[in-house]
This record gives sequence, structure tokens and C-alpha cells, in this order.
Amino acid sequence: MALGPRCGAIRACRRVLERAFSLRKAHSIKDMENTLQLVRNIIPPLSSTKHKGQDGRIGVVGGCQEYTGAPYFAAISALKGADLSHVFCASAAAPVIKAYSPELIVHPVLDSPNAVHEVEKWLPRLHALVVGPGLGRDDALLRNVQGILEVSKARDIPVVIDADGLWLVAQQPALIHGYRKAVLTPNHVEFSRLYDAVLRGPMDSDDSHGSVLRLSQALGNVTVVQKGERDILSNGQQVLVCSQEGSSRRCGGQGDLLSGSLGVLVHWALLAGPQKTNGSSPLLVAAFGACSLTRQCNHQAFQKHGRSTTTSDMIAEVGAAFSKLFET
Ligand SMILES: NC(=O)C1=CN([C@@H]2O[C@H](COP(=O)(O)OP(=O)(O)OC[C@H]3O[C@@H](n4cnc5c(N)ncnc54)[C@H](O)[C@@H]3O)[C@@H](O)[C@H]2O)[C@@H](O)CC1
Ligand SMILES: Nc1ncnc2c1ncn2[C@@H]1O[C@H](COP(=O)(O)OP(=O)(O)OP(=O)(O)O)[C@@H](O)[C@H]1O
Ligand SMILES: [Mg+2]
Repeated sequence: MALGPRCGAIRACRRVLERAFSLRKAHSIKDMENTLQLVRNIIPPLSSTKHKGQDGRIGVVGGCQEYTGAPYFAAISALKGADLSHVFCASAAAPVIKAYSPELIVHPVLDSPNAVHEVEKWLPRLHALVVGPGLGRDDALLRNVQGILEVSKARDIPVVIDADGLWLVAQQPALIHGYRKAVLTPNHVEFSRLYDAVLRGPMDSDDSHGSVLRLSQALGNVTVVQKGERDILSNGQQVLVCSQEGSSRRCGGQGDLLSGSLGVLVHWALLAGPQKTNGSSPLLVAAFGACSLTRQCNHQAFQKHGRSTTTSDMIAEVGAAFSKLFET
């Protein structure tokens, strides 16, 4: 009997908390829907008057003897929206990547002494670069990639930097400091490494929004996408959260799908400009689009394949996931 009023108070308290939680959830669903609408605004219409290349010519810089899957995943994901997709890789990786797909244009140049020039001559024909998937950490390759980043910046080419490209940036943050056309896509470990290198101290794991915001600011407002259970995105001014439903399957290669699709979305977003993104940064909107797409692919693939889901299964879902999210 004595517990009666206390139980009532606990129930009332729980109702208040549940209501607050469901309001917060409703609010974040509304935010997500508003941002998805901005992504829809930047997608170029398909048209019979366009020529090959107009919807995007994307380059992936990565691929070495050990890693051939990552550059393939990134490049084929880019090609699901773009018209042409190039891979600039080490010579040992090229025949393997070519054999995975006749649809990719593969240049075995990354370990050549002229690597920077060999890539630079293609830059006038490319709209964006994705730098890092499967690059490895060989010093000579990293030096070449440093040169490629420098010439890309000089030509104002947008760059998505992922995987071992982030390793390079952690060694030399000045390489991309203040470059407003760069997007970094670190996973949990890559983010801590970058944060440590740039802010010279461990991140506050209880404040992921603040950590992403501070890293972006410290890099001169470069866009940062911290991948994880929820993806947190910032350009040092705004913070977006993507919690599109995925699954609990965490096979390797999902980040490559994200960076490749982001390559083409970045091009589309910059082409569309801030009037189509309602004043939000086009790069943030593009990044939100790539995060939502990757997570939706993961969700759909998991429905069909469960625990055996692989990144190839997710790539097979790109078309349907894109339609569901962006062509509704
Ligand atoms: N099939 C392929 O060729 C693939 C190649 N990959 C390449 O492999 C190279 C190394 O990439 P890694 O991502 O392994 O980078 P790192 O070598 O920096 O390793 C990161 C480590 O952190 C762990 N990790 C990841 N997320 C974590 C989290 N949330 N919490 C705790 N630990 C976490 C991973 O298991 C991994 O051991 C890159 O070049 C990458 O592109 C990957 O993209 C996966 C697919
Ligand atoms: N715990 C999680 N729950 C749901 N989705 C997640 C979780 N962790 C990562 N993701 C999603 O998986 C995708 C890839 O993120 P991940 O952290 O696996 O990247 P990665 O380690 O770079 O992948 P890769 O193996 O390609 O290198 C992102 O879209 C991210 O949103
Ligand atoms: Mg990765």
C-alpha cells in the first residue's frame, strides 16, 4: 500500500520521459526528412539532351597490391550515378580491378615516377576525386598522393578523402587545411587519429557533436563526416546527424560505398549551388545524401541476406535505395 503513490510518481515520470523521447525522435525524423528533401533538390534530372559525362566524371585514387576491393567498391558506387568512373591505382592492382569490371577506366600510374603528372593530365576532365580507398601506406605512394592533392587543390577540384588518404592528412593536416572543397569521411578509429593529430589531445567521447564541429573548425572548415552508429557531419558551422536505419551487419567495404557515392553527390551539389540547398552547405547536403544512401543499401541488403550480407550485396541495392530515398 505504502508503495502506491511512489509507483504513481514513477509512472508519471516515465510518461514524461517517454513523451520527451518520442518528441525528440519525431523532431530528428523531421530534420532528416527536411535534409533528404535538400538532397533531392541537387539531383540532376535525367534528360535525352545530355551527353556522356555531364552527370559526372569521377576519379578514385587508391588501390595497391594488398587492397583491390576498396577502390573497386568506391568507383563502381560512383558509377551508379556518374557517367564515367576512373581508378588511378598502383600497377599491381590495375589488372585485378579491370577484371572485376569492364565499366571502370583503370590507370596503373600511382607507383610510377610520373604519377602526379599522369593524374594531373586527367584533372581537366574530372569533376571530383575520391582519395584513399585501398591506397595502403607505402611512403612512395603517399608522396605521390600528396602531389595529386596539391595539384587538385590548385585546380579547385572537389576531393573526398577516406581511408589511407586520412592517414596522410593526419601526418600533414596542412595539406587540406582551409580547402573548402574537401570532405573527410573517417570511421571511428580514423576520426580519433585525426582529432589527436590536429587538436593535440584526445576527443571527448561524450560530446561527439562538439568533437566533429571542433575538428572541422581546426581544419579550416573542411567538411567532416564521422561514420558510426549515427553519422555526424559538420562544416564547422552546422552539425547534421544521419540516423537512417541500416543494420547491425558491419562487413568491410561499406565506407568505400559511401566515399564513392559521395564523389558524385559532391559534384551534383556544387553544380546545383546553395540556392538548391536552401542556404545549407552543398557539401554537407551531399554528405548527408551519401550517408543515407549507404545505410539504406545496408538495410535493404540485410533484409535479403542477413548475417551473410557483403558490400557487393549492398552495391546491388544502390538503384532501389536511391529511388526509395530520393525519387519519392
Ligand atoms: N576489400 C578491400 O580491399 C577493403 C579494403 N579496405 C582498405 O583497408 C585499408 C585499411 O582500412 P581500415 O579501415 O582497416 O583502417 P585502419 O588500418 O586504420 O584500421 C582501423 C581499425 O579499426 C577498427 N575499427 C573500425 N571501426 C571501428 C569502431 N567503430 N570501433 C573500434 N574499432 C573500429 C577496424 O576493425 C580496423 O582494425 C584502407 O586502405 C581501406 O580502404 C577497407 O576499405 C575494407 C575493404
Ligand atoms: N554501429 C553502426 N550502426 C549502423 N551503421 C553504422 C554503424 N557503424 C557504421 N555504420 C555505417 O556503415 C557505413 C560505413 O562505416 P564504417 O565505420 O564501417 O566505415 P569504414 O570502417 O571506413 O568502412 P570500410 O570497411 O569500407 O573501410 C557508414 O554508412 C556508417 O553510417
Ligand atoms: Mg574505410
